[in-house]
Order: sequence, then C-alpha cells, then structure tokens
Amino acid sequence: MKNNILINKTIDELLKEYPFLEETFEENLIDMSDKTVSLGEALNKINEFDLEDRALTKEQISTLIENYVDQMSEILGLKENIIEKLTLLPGTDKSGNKENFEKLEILKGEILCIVGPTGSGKSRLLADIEWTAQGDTPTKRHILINDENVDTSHRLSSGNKMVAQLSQNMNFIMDLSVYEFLELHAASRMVEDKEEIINRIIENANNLAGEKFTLDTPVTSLSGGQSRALMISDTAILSSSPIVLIDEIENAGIDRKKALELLVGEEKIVLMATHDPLLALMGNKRIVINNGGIKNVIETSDDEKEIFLELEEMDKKIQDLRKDLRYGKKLKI
Ligand SMILES: Nc1ncnc2c1ncn2[C@@H]1O[C@H](COP(=O)(O)OP(=O)(O)OP(=O)(O)O)[C@@H](O)[C@H]1O
Repeated sequence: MKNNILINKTIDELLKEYPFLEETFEENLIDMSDKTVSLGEALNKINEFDLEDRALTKEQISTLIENYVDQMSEILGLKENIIEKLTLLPGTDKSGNKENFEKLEILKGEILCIVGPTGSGKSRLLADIEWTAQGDTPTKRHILINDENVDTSHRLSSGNKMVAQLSQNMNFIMDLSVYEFLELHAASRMVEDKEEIINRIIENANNLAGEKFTLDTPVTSLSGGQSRALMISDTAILSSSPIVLIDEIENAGIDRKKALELLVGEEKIVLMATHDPLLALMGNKRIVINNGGIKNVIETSDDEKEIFLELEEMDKKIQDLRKDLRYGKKLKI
C-alpha cells in the first residue's frame, strides 16, 4: 500500500474517520474483533487459505481499501482533511546550483514565511507549491503530500483544489451582493448550514476590516481592505483547500495578525511571502530565498518571539494613529 498513513492507523481510528469502511472490511477478510490493531497488522493476520479461496492477495485488498477511501473522500468532500504534511525537496537556483536544504516538511496548522529580495523567487516558490511541482518547473523542485508523490490529475480540475491562493489584487467583476457571492460559494461547496456559515464569514471579515459592511453591500463597492478581509474569511471558513498561499498581506486597513490567526485556526498549512517583520515572526519558520534558491530555513527563536511582542505594541500604536488620522482627529502619542 503506498498510503502509509492508512496502513498505520488502527481499525478503530479508520472506522471513526471513514465509517463506510465497515462493510469493506467485512467483505475483504479484515478481522474487526480487535480494533486496536493497525490495518497493516490486520492484513497480515488474514489466513492464507481464505485468501486462496477468494483468489485475492493482501496487496490487492490494501489497494482496494485505499482506492475506496480515496473515491469516497472525494465524493464526500473529505479529501482536504487528509493532508497532514507538505514536503519540499530541493531543486536548483537561477545559476543551476542545488538548493541549500535536504528536505523541508510543513505540518497542518503551521505558518511558514518566505522572505527574500525583490525578484529572488518568492512567488516562484508559491507557484511551485500551487502546481505541486514534480521537477517540471524552472526550479526543478518536487512537492510531496503526506510523503507521497502527487497524483497530478487534480491540476486542471476546478473542484476540490488542494491549494487556495490569496493574491494581491482582489478585483470583483460580478454584480452581486456580499450575500449572493457567499451563497454561490456555499452552494458550490454543498455546505449544510448555509446561513450559519455565511454569517460566520461576514462576522469574521468585519472583525478584520476597519469599516464594517453588510450582507447587502455590492461586492463591487467594497474597499480594498474590505474585499481582502472578505476573501480571507471566506478562504478560512468555506474553502476546502488545506493549503493557503499568500503573496503578502499588505497593510490595506486589515488586521493582519487576526487574519493569520483565522486562517491557521482552521487547521490549514499557510505559506506567506512577506517583508513585514510582524507577520514574518508569526511564522514557525521562515524560508530565505536568494537568486531563485532556498538559502536557509530559520526557526523563529525565543528572542525573536520577544521582539514580536514589542512589534505588536508598536503596530497597535501605528494602527491607532492611522485610525485617528482617518477620522480627522489630531494625532498624539
Ligand atoms: N530557481 C529558479 N530557476 C529559474 N528561474 C527562477 C528561479 N526562481 C525564480 N525564477 C524566476 O525569477 C523571476 C523572479 O521570481 P519571482 O517573481 O518569484 O520573485 P519574487 O521574489 O516574488 O519578487 P517580488 O518580491 O518582486 O514579487 C521569475 O521569472 C521566476 O520564474
């Protein structure tokens, strides 16, 4: 079985996560009397005579279970939940030299920042991840999902995307209200509690943006900050994509710290290109890019976390001054 994640899980865990497997186990000689054993162990325990009788091999049974979980997850929209880890394997920089790392693993719930001078290749790295590069981009990098090479058939399909990209420009061209826009999106995701989800999205978006907007507001009249807040909240709450790529959350009147917390709170992997020290220090690690290649991966140190607290206070002061300025007040510290 190529999916080690399934084979190492216990029968109990598998039945809780994929209740539809019970019948499959029954039909395929998997003993469910002891649910604490792993699927791998249960497969090993199958009697050779029974296998011969059914003209099956253990490998065939494991492949059958794996394919079934894959298909059902796709149909039930569970697929996004099975991304636990993203792995980046080195390619080459712009001069053709191998990148300076062996393997970079990013786990669910982690924030990684990407830093480097203009033109150094930050957007390229985000694009490699979005494309789940298999040595077929200018950098020759490879991306693995859950330790496996990726089935690239998803690349051109529109539904169930693995990666959501929050780009710098959010231009709405549709003539819809915020409610209609969210309703369309909710319908395409077939969510059960549409109204509740829509309310949660707008509430969180308003929490990020300075000036409040309502469900009746036409999307075309949202300000830059408001539309960005709406897209971030929508991505965090409604998007099925487990990986979120952000090409700089600029300072356009949104609370950047809350935005990141919202995205990561929904158990996603977040990769963000940024030059903003406050955002960079919110990450667990940062990838340093130069001349198209990854030169270093730095873990955020305890000292840096202290700096983060200072920056947070400075940032709050600046935000307050900005607000006062907007509302025509005299500035004082
Ligand atoms: N390893 C590489 N090999 C070949 N070309 C590369 C490599 N990395 C990046 N490039 C190319 O270099 C150019 C600049 O890269 P990119 O746009 O990613 O930079 P950036 O750091 O995002 O810049 P900015 O901060 O200005 O947005 C792009 O054309 C990109 O395809």
